[in-house]
Amino acid sequence: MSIATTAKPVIPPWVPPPATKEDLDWASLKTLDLSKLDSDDPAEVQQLLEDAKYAIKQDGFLYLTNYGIPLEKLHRQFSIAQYLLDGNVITDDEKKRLEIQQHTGSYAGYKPMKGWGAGNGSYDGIENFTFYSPQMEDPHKRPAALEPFMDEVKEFWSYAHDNVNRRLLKLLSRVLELPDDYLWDNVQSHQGDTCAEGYFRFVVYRPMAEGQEGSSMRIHGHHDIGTTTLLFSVPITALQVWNSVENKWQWVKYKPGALVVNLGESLEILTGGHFVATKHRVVSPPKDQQHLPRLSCAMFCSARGDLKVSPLQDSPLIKREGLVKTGVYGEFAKLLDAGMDVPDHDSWRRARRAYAQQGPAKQVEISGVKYSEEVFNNIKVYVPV
Ligand SMILES: O=C(O)CCC(=O)C(=O)O
Ligand SMILES: [Fe+2]
Repeated sequence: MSIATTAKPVIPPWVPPPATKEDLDWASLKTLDLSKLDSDDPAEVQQLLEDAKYAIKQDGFLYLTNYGIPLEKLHRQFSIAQYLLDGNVITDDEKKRLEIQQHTGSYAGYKPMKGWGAGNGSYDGIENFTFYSPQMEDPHKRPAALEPFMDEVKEFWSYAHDNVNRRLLKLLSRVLELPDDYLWDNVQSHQGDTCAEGYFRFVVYRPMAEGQEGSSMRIHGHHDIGTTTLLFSVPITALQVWNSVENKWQWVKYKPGALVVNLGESLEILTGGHFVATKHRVVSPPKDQQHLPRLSCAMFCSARGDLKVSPLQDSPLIKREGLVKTGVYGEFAKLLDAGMDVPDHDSWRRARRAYAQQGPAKQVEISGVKYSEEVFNNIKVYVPV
């Protein structure tokens, strides 16, 4: 019996563009070596835990290294992403048929380079393809050109979700003084293909038109909505993180092979404000990189959709130190304290996603800092602009 095989086309490797030479105001993010979680030396494990606590309390942003994916495998995903987005392989029919329908509260599918609405926004130079479970399960829901590479795509992102993210959640469970698999078992959505209720994305930010580069905003300041986001560090500098001590945006530096991790709103609310949802945004790169496309691969992990958006009751840390009623959790706490019902994660994130990135929101000034104010399900979300 012969077995049909699909020959893999040879595709160009991804060659990381040179890092910026500009001397920028860099964020000082902690680097956590995830392999130390399994160290035989208790002092090493303890230090990792202390570093994690510090990073989370600070701004909810950190670099993760030695998480178990070799650089060649990572660069191979960038090469597949580059083939998909720069290889002119998505047909016009697929671009139409697979276009994202953001109003449904999902980013699944193909996003053209204009707006996040149904293709009717203005040019933003951001093109992406986003995979949820249905895109992994059904070949008709993804561009045909990807078929020969789907074995690698699936292996890579399943590992990132079920292994890397699971170990990261183990570390975060320990910070909450809970059993190792607490967040994985009780919070993380992991029933379903690859990212379960979460998603991963191949994206390219193309240069803006001449005269528009400057500090132009590519993605407004925001929090991610889920549990953790794993961004693979990229050479084109454009990501900025909010420094809440000095009240300013700072650049995130390229660290080859590292994962840039940010914590989402779900974890902020579930931990009663102990973990902080990272405030971040994407702007145009510094001058020496403005002419280059920025390729990025990222995974957005989600909480279980049926879970109520309210604090976990079991954490000894939360019991001992109490709730921290600021930020997004503070807004939820007002509802909870008034005895009102709070949404489950699925309705919360659908409401959030349906309007995300639709343009500048209302602005308010609090203690000298300008924030955008957006309201979802009666809950106000503030992020510095
Ligand atoms: O491109 C990046 O570095 C971050 C993108 C981002 O924040 C997002 O898509 O939520
Ligand atoms: Fe984000």
